[in-house]
Amino acid sequence: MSEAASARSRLTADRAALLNGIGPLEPMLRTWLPAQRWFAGKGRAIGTLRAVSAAELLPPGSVPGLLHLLLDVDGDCYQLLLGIRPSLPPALAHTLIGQAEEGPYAGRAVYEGLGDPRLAALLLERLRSPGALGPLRFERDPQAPVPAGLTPRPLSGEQTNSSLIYGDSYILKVFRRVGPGVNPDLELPRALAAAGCGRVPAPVAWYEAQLPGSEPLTLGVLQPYLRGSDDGWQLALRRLGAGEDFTAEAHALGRATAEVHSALAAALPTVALGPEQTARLAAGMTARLAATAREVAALRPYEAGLRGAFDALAASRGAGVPAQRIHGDLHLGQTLRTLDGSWSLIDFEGEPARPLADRRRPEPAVRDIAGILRSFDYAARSHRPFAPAWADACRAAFCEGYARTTGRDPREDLVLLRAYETDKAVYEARYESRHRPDWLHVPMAAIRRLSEPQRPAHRVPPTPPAPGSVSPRSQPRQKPPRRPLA
Ligand SMILES: Nc1ncnc2c1ncn2[C@@H]1O[C@H](COP(=O)(O)OP(=O)(O)O)[C@@H](O)[C@H]1O
Ligand SMILES: O=P(O)(O)O[C@H]1O[C@H](CO)[C@@H](O[C@H]2O[C@H](CO)[C@@H](O)[C@H](O)[C@H]2O)[C@H](O)[C@H]1O
Repeated sequence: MSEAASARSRLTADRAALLNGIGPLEPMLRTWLPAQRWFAGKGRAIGTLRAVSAAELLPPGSVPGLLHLLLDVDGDCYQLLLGIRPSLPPALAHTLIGQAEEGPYAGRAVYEGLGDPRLAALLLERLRSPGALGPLRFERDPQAPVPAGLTPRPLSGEQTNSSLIYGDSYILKVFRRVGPGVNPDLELPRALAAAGCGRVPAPVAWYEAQLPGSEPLTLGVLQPYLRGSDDGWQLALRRLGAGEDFTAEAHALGRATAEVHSALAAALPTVALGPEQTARLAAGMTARLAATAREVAALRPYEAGLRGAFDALAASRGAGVPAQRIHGDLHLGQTLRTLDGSWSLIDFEGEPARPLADRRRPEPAVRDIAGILRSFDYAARSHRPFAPAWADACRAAFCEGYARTTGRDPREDLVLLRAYETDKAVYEARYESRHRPDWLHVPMAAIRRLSEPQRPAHRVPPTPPAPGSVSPRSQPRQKPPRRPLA
């Protein structure tokens, strides 16, 4: 046997031993997982749980140890980074998952490794020196070297994934629910950076798992941390609270969003959706509405009215609706206003619950626009008293900003916009009923409004593009708007 072949078979044997060895950790993981914000299978007992990949990131016996796991939990694959120590210092007590009683880690404390600064620092070191480690591959942009020794801290707050900030200079997002294929949160920012679009922090390093017979799974992305930036959602709420206008920011955000869309359309494949595809899009929205109405009782009285928006889309027979790669889950919380006052967009993962293949499919850019317009409504409804005029002004300013860059006001694509706003409100009703029932009234208010028969509209004045603006590729004009923006 050649040296390489014997090293390979040793590695396979080690991996098999590791996979068997994690069996004794199963009971503690079954208890710990459902309590995590990022765990999608909340509310039901875990059935199958098995490790599909295990790798020790430090030599066996190191203190602390770091065990990288990919777990299949009822068909979903999760990434875990487990710290292993003989005992936990008080500062790490809150990270404890359990005490192993048997197997290779018997007698040791097993804990959330990302909460341990020593292990978080080690992860950065791995990203700084690219290469393979068992099933894991670490890569980086050679043009953007990352300095050594940056102090890590976990990002506080409940997120879909887990993020670490290093020296206030970089942020590492560790994806929790992972799947085969490149994650759009790596793919799109890299494509935008290569296209010279500065509206998105460019990935400087990333890591993935290469499992037998599968496309690589993106596991984590390191990108510059925009220190001192304001999250668009918090900023909007502060302005509202102080009774201040937000239209200048909304306008600038419209321009930034349009720039990102134009760059994505130029860098990645685009398609024109014909009547059949548009009807399929509408059918998907109708199906999502039906499924949500089964789950969320409050939605049921409005189901028939809401369906009108999707029927109108199916009937619009748009001759080639442009579709392209988009953000996919755009809302104010995914925007950052940096210290110099400009807007950046983050978190291109798309709606986390959707299958990866769906999230990577081109869609009309209006979907993102509808997401932001819904967000202005959310902000206005979080304020007491409800501030509808504030939301209307922001929505109009955002669309005007968008049109200044692309030459086309999204409100002209009324049927499409209404369908996407309705779809988003339906998505939000399900999201809120599952995660934040106290917020359900916010999408429900929109649902009531969107389910009403539409009133006659006034026309949106055409917006001249700003000098030097980016023309949208292949944007066929739809029929002139006849109805109001919902
Ligand atoms: N490049 C960045 N610079 C500054 N803050 C960031 C950056 N990326 C993310 N954040 C902060 O981290 C939070 C979570 O990031 P996000 O990508 O939305 O993660 P998740 O997928 O877990 O929701 C954001 O709301 C933002 O406050
Ligand atoms: O940021 P995530 O990818 O985790 O997005 C999910 O959670 C969001 C809430 O944190 C949710 O957004 C909804 O609430 C926001 C206010 O908290 C509001 O600005 C958004 O418009 C509204 O959709 C998002 O839908 C969900 O996918």
